[in-house]
Amino acid sequence: MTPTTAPEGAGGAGTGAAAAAPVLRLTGLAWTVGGATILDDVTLDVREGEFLAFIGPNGAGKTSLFNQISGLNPATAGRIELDGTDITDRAPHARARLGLGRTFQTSSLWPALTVADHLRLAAQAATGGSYRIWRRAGRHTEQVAEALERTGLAHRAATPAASLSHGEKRKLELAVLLVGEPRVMLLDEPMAGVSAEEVPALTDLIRSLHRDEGRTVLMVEHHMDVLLGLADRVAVMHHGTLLALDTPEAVMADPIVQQAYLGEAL
Ligand SMILES: Nc1ncnc2c1ncn2[C@@H]1O[C@H](COP(=O)(O)OP(=O)(O)OP(=O)(O)O)[C@@H](O)[C@H]1O
Repeated sequence: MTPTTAPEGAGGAGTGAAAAAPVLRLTGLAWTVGGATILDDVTLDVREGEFLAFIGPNGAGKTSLFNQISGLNPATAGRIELDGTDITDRAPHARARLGLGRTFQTSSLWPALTVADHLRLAAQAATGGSYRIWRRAGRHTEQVAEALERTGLAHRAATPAASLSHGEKRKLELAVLLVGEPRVMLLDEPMAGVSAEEVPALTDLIRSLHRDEGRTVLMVEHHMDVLLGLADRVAVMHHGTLLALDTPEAVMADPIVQQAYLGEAL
């Protein structure tokens, strides 16, 4: 398998975007910390409108890669380009302004604040203000209403985050992200902690952000059954390297990938 080669027959928005220049390009990306190599020579192109999933055993480097792309950790070597612009040394907020948005594996919500409060503050931050300028946050009613509508959370607008179900919390994190209208969304295990009953609705929401709104999505997800029918391509991380990059079906059939997962269900 050749990591940067477009697969034949990749579905969804990725097919139409096959000839387009990459929206995100990683070249020789590496991260070494305390003498340990966490990421090693990761090279990868992401096409505009593509849905690219990341899988890999625990500790493979998936979150570390997202931290590099979003700027939380500096790269030890290599280059990150967004729309052809070198963003390797840009701060996280500068990358966010350029259209890179991310969610985290663990919840990033304030328990006592309501759903609508979160969205008002996100709207305030997205327009260049600070989370501290609380009084001005009342101005963003339209953005808040739109984010509530898109994520199906309108009926929960006045509910404190602490009272939401896990699935609703994940939806709120997506709503917060959407307020900033990111072109490229990095979703780190959005299904983590979500009950089996809530997974289909959350999957549908993520699918619509990709297919209906045309957003480029990079998503870490352990379960292949969630990714089938969602991802155009799957990147397999192993020991900080990119082991394979292909359609979900081809990745599942790849003996090298199966070997990496020996003992674990793909
Ligand atoms: N700040 C850090 N300092 C030192 N080691 C780190 C740091 N952050 C991550 N690591 C190590 O890097 C490796 C990769 O971790 P990472 O969280 O990126 O893996 P992952 O593929 O996302 O795992 P999981 O599926 O369990 O979330 C792990 O061995 C982890 O302990």
